[in-house]
Amino acid sequence: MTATIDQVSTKFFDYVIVGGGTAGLTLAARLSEDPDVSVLVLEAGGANLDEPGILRPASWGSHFTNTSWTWPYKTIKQKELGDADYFWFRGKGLGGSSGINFMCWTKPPKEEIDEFEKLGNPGWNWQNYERYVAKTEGFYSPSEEVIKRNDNVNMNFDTWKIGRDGPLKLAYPGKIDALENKVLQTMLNAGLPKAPHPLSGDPKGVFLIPNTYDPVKHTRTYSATAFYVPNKDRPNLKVLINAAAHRIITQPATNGKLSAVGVEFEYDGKIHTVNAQKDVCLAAGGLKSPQLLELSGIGRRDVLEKIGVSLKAELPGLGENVQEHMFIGISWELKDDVGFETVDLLRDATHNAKHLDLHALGEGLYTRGIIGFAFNGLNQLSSLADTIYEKTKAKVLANKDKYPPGLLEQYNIQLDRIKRGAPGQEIICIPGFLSGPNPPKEGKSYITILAAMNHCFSRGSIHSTSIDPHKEPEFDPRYFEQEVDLDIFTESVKYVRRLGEVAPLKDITVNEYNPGPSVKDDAQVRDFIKKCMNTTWHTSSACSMLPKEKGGVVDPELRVYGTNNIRVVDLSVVPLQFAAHPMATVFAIAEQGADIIKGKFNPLEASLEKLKISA
Ligand SMILES: Cc1cc2nc3c(=O)[nH]c(=O)nc-3n(C[C@H](O)[C@H](O)[C@H](O)COP(=O)(O)OP(=O)(O)OC[C@H]3O[C@@H](n4cnc5c(N)ncnc54)[C@H](O)[C@@H]3O)c2cc1C
Repeated sequence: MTATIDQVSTKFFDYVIVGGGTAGLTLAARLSEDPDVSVLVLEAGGANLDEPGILRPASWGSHFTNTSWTWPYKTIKQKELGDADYFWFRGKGLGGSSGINFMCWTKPPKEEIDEFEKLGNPGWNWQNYERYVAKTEGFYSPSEEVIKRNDNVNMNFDTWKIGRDGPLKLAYPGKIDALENKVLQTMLNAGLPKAPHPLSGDPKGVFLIPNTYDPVKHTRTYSATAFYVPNKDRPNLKVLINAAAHRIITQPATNGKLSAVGVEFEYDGKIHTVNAQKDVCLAAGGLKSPQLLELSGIGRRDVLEKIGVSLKAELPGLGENVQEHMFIGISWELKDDVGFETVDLLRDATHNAKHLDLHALGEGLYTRGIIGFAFNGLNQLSSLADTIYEKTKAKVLANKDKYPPGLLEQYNIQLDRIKRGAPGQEIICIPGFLSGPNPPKEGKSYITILAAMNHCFSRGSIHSTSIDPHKEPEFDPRYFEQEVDLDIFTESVKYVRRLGEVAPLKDITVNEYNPGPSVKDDAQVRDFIKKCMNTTWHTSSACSMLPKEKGGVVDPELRVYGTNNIRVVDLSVVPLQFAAHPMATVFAIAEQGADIIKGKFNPLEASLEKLKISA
């Protein structure tokens, strides 16, 4: 099924894709649609196909302890967080992070994708995004009964503009209990609006999202089921698993740029090479693509000098501008007679065994999903929105000459997002326990509401610390380096806690369990956040698509500056984080990237400016 080393080592392919994850397999499938083009994917992990633990929904976080499915990357100690460090788990093996993620399908607000274009990337706008993400989407409407039971939010799918013919099955999970709707109704009763167009450009407000979920088999869908399995027998597509790329092999070209001619990789303890006749495309994810470039001699002079790699193309922005999403859970203990179940039951071995059996029948708690959401402007959650805006604006102005190139422009956009009430603050309903500092009590059930931060001002970095490819780079998000992130997070947490006093949530809960009544004033909330917040595993932007002079690493054709044929096609190219979970956007980037590489999409021709002129 997958390739053998003899089919790959020293052989020639048109395209060599590094990383068989979310973007990598999508790109490989699209490029190999042309039978005259040969495509190789090198994936460091295994195939992991047909693994019940991967395919079973509602297994959130259970993958983290399995190092065949998960890379246990870790950040360096975080100064603002009492020197705590954080696991940045990522998916390993075919499907990458889409194989271990929490399966939530969300898309950014229209304006935030158009901001990619405003930052200097012609063709990367909402109009094209919507077209490309729809190529991936294979949405199934839920039953009339589900629609009726949840008609307090927008379930009129005719208005959703979501693709139905793509290979990635999207659906509402099999089991939707009354809990989600009670949380949605609580948010509506608290005054949040219904989201008008949840997955078509205007997600501000309350809605139910679909998951990457097969509604017939009740299993996870991901890039491996959508893009690898249906195409695995194409003669022009080879996928080599357990093959970790070490570096791109380059040669200086006559135009003064670098040309990639192949990739050096490790397989079964030995070093091999493979030749690329057209492009080398990095799709190793937001955390590893920057390291591969550095080990290939591309990046910051100071970083490369320190690790002893000779500089071939200087890119001061590589590994910089790193952006994160964060979340924290507020949990309430549920009354014993609420009449619905939560995944807390699965902590009990007997119940867990019963629900594993039920899953085989397409029933039970393992067919549950994370689906209740609200995306909100700061001004909807806090009376301090204007104060925070003014304080941040003054700080940005005062420091404007100290920022690295391009950052001021991003901050101005972020300030405008606060002012216009862009939905950077997210509320997520979890049907069970997911919070700290207190562990769950035996035999009790909980509802957790997450407060999540999507528009953080802090910027981190990812850099290699060794020429040895086995040594992980230094991951430094610099959490809360910009105080505004903590200010906004605090207001979000306070808002979510207040939801506990609103019906129907207040009618079904015993008490707020985490952080609990001992956390009263703002200082204590800030302390709670610093102790209990977590990454949302969405780290982006280490290879930002921006003009080079503004810290850019790739151009609008996803080509690394200073090279003729090295591209990056994964989450690391996002120039500015947005209000959504990133998986849908990664698929959209891969779809658009594939058409750019095939020569079917010209960013300049498809820019909004151009579209406006021809309209
Ligand atoms: C725990 C978790 C939960 C998440 N939940 C959600 C969610 O519910 N909704 C959502 O929208 N997003 C979610 N995300 C984020 C989303 O899944 C990712 O942003 C997206 O899948 C990233 O895609 P990618 O192609 O950039 O990288 P990946 O999918 O991570 O692919 C990178 C691939 O490259 C391989 N690789 C790495 N180094 C090498 C090398 N040297 N040689 C060869 N191969 C290599 C890796 O093994 C991996 O297969 C979650 C992420 C995680 C980790």
